[in-house]
Amino acid sequence: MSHAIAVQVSDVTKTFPVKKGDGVTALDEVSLTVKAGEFVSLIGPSGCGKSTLLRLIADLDQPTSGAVTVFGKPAHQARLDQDYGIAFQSAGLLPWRTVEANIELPLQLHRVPAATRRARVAELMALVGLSDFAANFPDQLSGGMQQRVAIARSLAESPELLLMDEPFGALDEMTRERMQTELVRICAETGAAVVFVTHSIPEAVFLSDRVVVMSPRPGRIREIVDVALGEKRGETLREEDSFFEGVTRVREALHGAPTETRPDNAVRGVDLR
Ligand SMILES: Nc1ncnc2c1ncn2[C@@H]1O[C@H](COP(=O)(O)OP(=O)(O)OP(=O)(O)O)[C@@H](O)[C@H]1O
Repeated sequence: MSHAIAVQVSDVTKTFPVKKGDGVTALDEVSLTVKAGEFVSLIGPSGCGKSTLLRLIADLDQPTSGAVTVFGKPAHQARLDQDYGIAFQSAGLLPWRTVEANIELPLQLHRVPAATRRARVAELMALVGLSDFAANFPDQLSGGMQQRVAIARSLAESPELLLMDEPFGALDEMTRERMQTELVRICAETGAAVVFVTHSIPEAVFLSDRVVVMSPRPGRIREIVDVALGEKRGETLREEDSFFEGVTRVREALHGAPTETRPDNAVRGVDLR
C-alpha cells in the first residue's frame, strides 16, 4: 500500500437538507491532497465543516458531489479494507475490557492469531507508555491515559493513515502537550499520515506539516499554511521563535487580515488555546 498520496479530496460539496430552504452547505467545492506520511490539521470556526470533511474521508458520510480517495481507492473501499485508524474526541473504549483487551479488539475482529496479537499489543502498550497498566480497566485510568489507549488501538493494524477529530480536546493543558509530543514521536516511528481536526492554533502548529484554515457558510478552505517545523518538533519547540511565527501565520489566516505591526515578542501574548 505504498501509495504516494494518502488522501485526495476533489471538488467536494456536501449539503445537508433542512426543512425549509436549500439546505446547509457544510462544504463547498473543497479540494485537498494529503501526501503519505504528511501531518495535516484542519482548523476554523465552529461550523466550517472540519468534522464533515473528516467524516467524508472516513466514509462515515458521502459527498453530495465530488470524490474522495484514500491511497488511490474510493473512500468506501478504503473503509472496507481498514486502511486507516480513527480516534475521535471521546476515547470510545469498552469499559468492561482491560487496556490490553481494548487495544487487542481490532486484531481480534480480524482474526489475527493469538500469539501475533499478544506481541503486537505489548509493542503498542510500550509505544504509548502504558505497559504497566495492561490489566487495568478504562475507569481506573486518567483521561490522558484513556486517550493513549484509544490511540494505541487506532494504531493496532499499523495504518498508514490516522483520522483524528479533536482527540485531545478534553484533556488538561499539560497532558495535552505531552500527548502532542507523543503523537509526533509515534508518527515519526510509524510514518503514518494524519488528518487532525483541532480548535487550537498552537496544537495545529506544533503537530502539522500543513495547517488547513477553513471558513464557514459555506465551508471552504481559506488558506493552507505551510508550517513544517519538522525535525524541530520536540519539547522545546513551543519556546522557539519559529513556533510563534507559525502561530501568527495561522492566526492571520484565520482572521483574514494581517495583525497590526508590533514588537516581535508581543506575539507571545496571543491566546495560546
Ligand atoms: N448531520 C447533519 N445534518 C445537518 N446539518 C449538519 C450535519 N452535520 C453537520 N451539519 C452542518 O454542517 C456545518 C458544518 O458542520 P461540522 O460539524 O462539519 O463543522 P465543524 O467545523 O466540525 O464545527 P465544530 O468546530 O463546531 O465541531 C454546520 O453548519 C452544521 O450545522
